[in-house]
Amino acid sequence: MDTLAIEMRNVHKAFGSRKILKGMNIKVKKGETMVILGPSGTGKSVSLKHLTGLLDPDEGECFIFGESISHAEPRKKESLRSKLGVLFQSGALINWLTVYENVALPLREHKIAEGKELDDIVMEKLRWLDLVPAKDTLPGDISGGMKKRVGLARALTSRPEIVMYDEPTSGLDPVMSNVINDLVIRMQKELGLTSIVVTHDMSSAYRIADRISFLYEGQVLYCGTPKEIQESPHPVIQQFINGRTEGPMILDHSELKAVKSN
Ligand SMILES: Nc1ncnc2c1ncn2[C@@H]1O[C@H](COP(=O)(O)OP(=O)(O)OP(=O)(O)O)[C@@H](O)[C@H]1O
Repeated sequence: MDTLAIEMRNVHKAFGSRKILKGMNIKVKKGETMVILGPSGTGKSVSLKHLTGLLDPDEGECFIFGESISHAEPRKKESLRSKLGVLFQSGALINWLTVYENVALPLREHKIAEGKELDDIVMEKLRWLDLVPAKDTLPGDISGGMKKRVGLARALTSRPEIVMYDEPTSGLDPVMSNVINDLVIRMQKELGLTSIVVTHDMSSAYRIADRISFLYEGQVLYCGTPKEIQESPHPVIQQFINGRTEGPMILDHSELKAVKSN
């Protein structure tokens, strides 16, 4: 049987009276790239926060390599988180630190390495992501694509077994998006990493995913290979992947408000 790297089992979550996750089930095999796709406000980022233990479910559980991170005590959460690298949408870089220092930050913060060992790890990641020439630059002086690569270098410093990406190609042009997509593929092939990627970007999803979980209204509506998703006759999936404005899909209220106020 395949080893499961990540599992969300019947996860429910409400904020006040608003139910966001309504029985989320996802299984990601070790070494697999799973893309979570779905309309705005459907709970994709909230799902990632459950998987990193930042949020605990009202019901159900999330597992990292078979161990529950939900409601775990802080030390247990910390130890499970050490298996995870997270790439936030913004890159979450610190503006007054150089690229080198941003990448070194987790190693310094968690006292994982110092001196030459720290330098070796940071330089290895910078080389891997083609960032050596930018190592002394501040984040404000580099492009969006480079910022994402710095975020990725930083996520890799702790040698995670799983990498979670929140919208890794948002705000990038198609060429830069493919640089990031190809890095995700390279990390899977060369480092054997398991990836979970939240995205709206259909071409990215098709390029990198082994399987796609289509999230809708707090549940996985369909899970399958890119080809299976494209061939799914489900009207909501067809509307989404073809970007049609007309159809059965319920839009996020905040999107509706934005349309009405325009
Ligand atoms: N801490 C919170 N408190 C209250 N509501 C929240 C909280 N976090 C998320 N939500 C709400 O949960 C819903 C789902 O949010 P989430 O960020 O997961 O959506 P998403 O699917 O990632 O959307 P998008 O694609 O637009 O990023 C949203 O309506 C959001 O406002």
